Amino acid sequence: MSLVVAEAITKDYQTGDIIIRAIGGISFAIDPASFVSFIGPSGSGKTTLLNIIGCLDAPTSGRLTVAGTDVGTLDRRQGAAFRGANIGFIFQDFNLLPVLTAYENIEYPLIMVQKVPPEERRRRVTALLETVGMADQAKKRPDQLSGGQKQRVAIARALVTNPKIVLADEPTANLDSHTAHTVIELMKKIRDERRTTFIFSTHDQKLVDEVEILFTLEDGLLKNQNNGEDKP
Ligand SMILES: Nc1ncnc2c1ncn2[C@@H]1O[C@H](COP(=O)(O)OP(=O)(O)OP(=O)(O)O)[C@@H](O)[C@H]1O
Repeated sequence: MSLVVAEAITKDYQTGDIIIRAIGGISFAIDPASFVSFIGPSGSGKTTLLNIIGCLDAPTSGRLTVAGTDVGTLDRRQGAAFRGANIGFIFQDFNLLPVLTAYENIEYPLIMVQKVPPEERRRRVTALLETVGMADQAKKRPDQLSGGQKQRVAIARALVTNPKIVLADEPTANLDSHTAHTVIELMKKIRDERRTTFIFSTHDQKLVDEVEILFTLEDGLLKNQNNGEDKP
């Protein structure tokens, strides 16, 4: 069964009297353990779509099913709970809390979102610090870490709630090419080990080269679909 199923999704933004159709009625499905990216020019709707898949925003029409739940039927509170249980987020500027250490940043969702008991928190955070190769940097704050190290912490934070899906908007945009490559390899390894689905939006050719499914957006419409077999 597909993990994400979008059926004829549209998204309109209204600014004053003007309505902008950001997503123009698109359908797609994403399977578990996929490594997928939406690409397309600036303004083509990538971020809008990621926000919809992440249940941060609702489509104007159409239906979105995530992990078997028709997310359009959830109210705000249910949507937040669903997000906390099923979806992790990675951002291009890392979005770590500056006053917390790497360890505390990773632990944060377990306290704020899932209310996990202390011993289980310690177990999960320690294991993830190992997974992302940051065990020896656990006590450092974000301003003491490099860009690649910050993104490793952000990846661990996205995974600590054991989400089925990790959404990442331009996760390699602020990384040099060697670091970007290492971070992409790390996410692939995690996908292989944990069967987490990674869904990206990117302009970065390095990431485009590594994903297995590409969805190309143009003016809010899906232009073509490429399952990787004839990817350039
Ligand atoms: N909150 C908003 N209010 C009004 N219009 C918006 C809003 N957010 C996005 N849009 C418009 O919707 C369209 C799609 O924007 P979106 O940010 O999804 O594109 P994108 O492909 O992610 O672009 P980029 O690559 O530049 O980040 C654009 O025309 C944009 O101006």
